Amino acid sequence: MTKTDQHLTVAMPKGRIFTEALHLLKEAGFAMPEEMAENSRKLTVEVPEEGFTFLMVKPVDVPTYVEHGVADLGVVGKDILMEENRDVYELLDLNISPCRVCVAGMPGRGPSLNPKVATKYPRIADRYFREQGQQVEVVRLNGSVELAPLIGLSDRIVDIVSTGRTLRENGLVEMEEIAHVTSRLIANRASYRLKRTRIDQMHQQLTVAVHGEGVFK
Ligand SMILES: Nc1ncnc2c1ncn2[C@@H]1O[C@H](COP(=O)(O)OP(=O)(O)OP(=O)(O)O)[C@@H](O)[C@H]1O
Ligand SMILES: O=P(O)(O)OC[C@H]1O[C@H](OP(=O)(O)OP(=O)(O)O)[C@H](O)[C@@H]1O
Repeated sequence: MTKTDQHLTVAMPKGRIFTEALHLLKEAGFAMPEEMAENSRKLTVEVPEEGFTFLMVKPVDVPTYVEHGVADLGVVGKDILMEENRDVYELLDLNISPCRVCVAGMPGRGPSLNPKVATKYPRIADRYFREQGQQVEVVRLNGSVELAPLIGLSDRIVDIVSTGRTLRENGLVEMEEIAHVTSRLIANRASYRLKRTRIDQMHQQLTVAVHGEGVFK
């Protein structure tokens, strides 16, 4: 396939979703090139025979590329969609990289006078505690969030829990689940109108890969 008006640019998240997303694309019947590997340093990969360009980006930036239209499609965790609140279409739950956004803290510790919550997800945390009618100060961190309650930076955290190992190894417990998270296929709004046929076709192939052959029968 040459670069036509139905060529698709896809923002792929580097990091832990990447391998599962790549596997799913292969399952959906797309021939992915060797150079598209987790340890590659290449940031764009052309797959002309399939009519794709892939962009390798930070997971948190996927909705930005898609909203601005430099990518037609993207693969991203629901946690990031909830946090970033971008103007994009969410087309499909890919059912990969499952985890949950939770409130966690030290066991048996009561509420303090001015409770602080440390998180990589300040908007999710802010919204959640407002809905619960609780006033908290949100402290934004970029990683190692579980450290915060151990050293008195915060009372609680809002963070991703998957196996629970990070909480366990740091003596923390899960207190509330805010959201169940999986990765999603998202689309730019204009691309979805202009490249509808191609996007619908890809959507259908991925749906079969996610849910099995019988889905359209
Ligand atoms: N422990 C986990 N297990 C499963 N999925 C996870 C886990 N942590 C995060 N995720 C999912 O994978 C997505 C990408 O996480 P990843 O750690 O690869 O990127 P990141 O948080 O931007 O990390 P970094 O800043 O190290 O690049 C998250 O948005 C979430 O949907
Ligand atoms: O329940 P678990 O299986 O232990 O997974 C949860 C951990 O994984 C993520 O951290 P990540 O590895 O991305 O590190 P960072 O956020 O500290 O950079 C998340 O922020 C938790 O810390």
